[in-house]
Amino acid sequence: MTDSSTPPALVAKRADSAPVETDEITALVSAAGYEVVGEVTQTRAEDPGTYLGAGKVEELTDDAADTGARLVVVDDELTPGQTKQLRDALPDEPRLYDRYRLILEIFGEQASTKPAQLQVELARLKYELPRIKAESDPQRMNVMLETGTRVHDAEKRIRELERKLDELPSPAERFRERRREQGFDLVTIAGYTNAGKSTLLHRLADELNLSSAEPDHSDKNATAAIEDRLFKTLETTTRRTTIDGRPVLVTDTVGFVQELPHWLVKSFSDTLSEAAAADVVVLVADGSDPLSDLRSKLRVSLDVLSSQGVEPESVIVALNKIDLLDEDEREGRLEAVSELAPMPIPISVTNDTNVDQLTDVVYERLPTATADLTMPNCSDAMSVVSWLHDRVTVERVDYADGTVSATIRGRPSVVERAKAKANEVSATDT
Ligand SMILES: Nc1nc2c(ncn2[C@@H]2O[C@H](COP(=O)(O)OP(=O)(O)OP(=O)(O)O)[C@@H](O)[C@H]2O)c(=O)[nH]1
Ligand SMILES: [Mg+2]
Repeated sequence: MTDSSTPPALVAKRADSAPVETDEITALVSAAGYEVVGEVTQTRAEDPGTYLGAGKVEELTDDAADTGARLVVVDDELTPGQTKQLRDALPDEPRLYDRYRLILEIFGEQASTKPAQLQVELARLKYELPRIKAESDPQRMNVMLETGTRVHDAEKRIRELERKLDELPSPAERFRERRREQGFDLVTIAGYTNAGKSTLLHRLADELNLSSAEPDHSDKNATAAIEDRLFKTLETTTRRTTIDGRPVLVTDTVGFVQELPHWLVKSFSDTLSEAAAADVVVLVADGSDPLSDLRSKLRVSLDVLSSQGVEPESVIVALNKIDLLDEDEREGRLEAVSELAPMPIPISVTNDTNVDQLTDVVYERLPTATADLTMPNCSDAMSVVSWLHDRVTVERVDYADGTVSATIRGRPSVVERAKAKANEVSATDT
């Protein structure tokens, strides 16, 4: 993914014990558009001043000079005080980000709708405010004044953004509104970033049955884009699909990330509230993750969903990418996942393994009513029958003795409307 025009970056990470794992932070840095050209790791206690301590700061300074790094990323949350001290200790040239500033950068680059842009700006200002305050230096009056103005401006903009966001209708509301109007079933796809959520949405969406399954490169901002990079999807995308004749709206959501701090999750909770509005949530897990990651990610995902008011019964766990596992690994992972969520479904979206089984299970969990309808056989009855085919599962239609009879299964509100339509035909045909 990197080429010569990609700006170089350094990562710094400390851990309590070896090994110091830098794969995830490296993936995040490249998602932000940089190439990691060096790393500094340590396994000693956190330095209360510069977080890394003088020796490592010197190492970073040398590496930055050698590589021309434009960014230094510390894989942890730096306090406002640590940010200032480390900033002062490092040369001016590379910018300094901690883990969360980096995530905000990625979010900012990907946000393409107005609400997402406002949310990212707000999250960034809230992150920066205590750090701007920490920069104030009581010995230098002019800096104080300058800082005072920046604090004031940031606080003013925060209030402005909060007001603007309040005035926007929430996506969950729009979602429910659509459901009410059209009698759609609603399914939300949730899970960690890179689990394969957008890939699954593409596989399920009706439109793709008509055109080729090749990803569309013509529209750079196309949502639900699939790419092997983190946070590809930042806004929810909804597509229509049909399961056994029932029209279903499927929504793809922002991926979770490990150790996402609470305030950051909150700023994107709108996307999660779509999960709460859904009839079924398909929680996609990356089966190719190491077992311990798989467990911890699943645990966090289930917690986040439940904190959004999603009932455990409406969550279906899909263990994706099983094409990358051998028989034993597959069994082991299924067993581990079963301890956290009942009956996970092993799938491979790219190999089209068990995706139909997954949709069957989704169908079983949708709110369902059944009815037997009888109408006189006339042209109005025919249009009711075609209306039924667009909205419910039609289990049987019989034409006999001048009547049309049908057995249907579908969303309770839609089944009610169907009954009313059939009654209308019977009443007007005398
Ligand atoms: N081997 C394998 N790879 C898969 C499968 N499903 C998806 N992928 C790949 O996993 C990567 C991430 O897929 P996405 O669908 O973009 O993941 P996502 O969950 O939408 O990610 P975010 O939008 O970042 O939250 C892509 O490279 C996909 O091609 C699968 O069944 N098997
Ligand atoms: Mg996606």
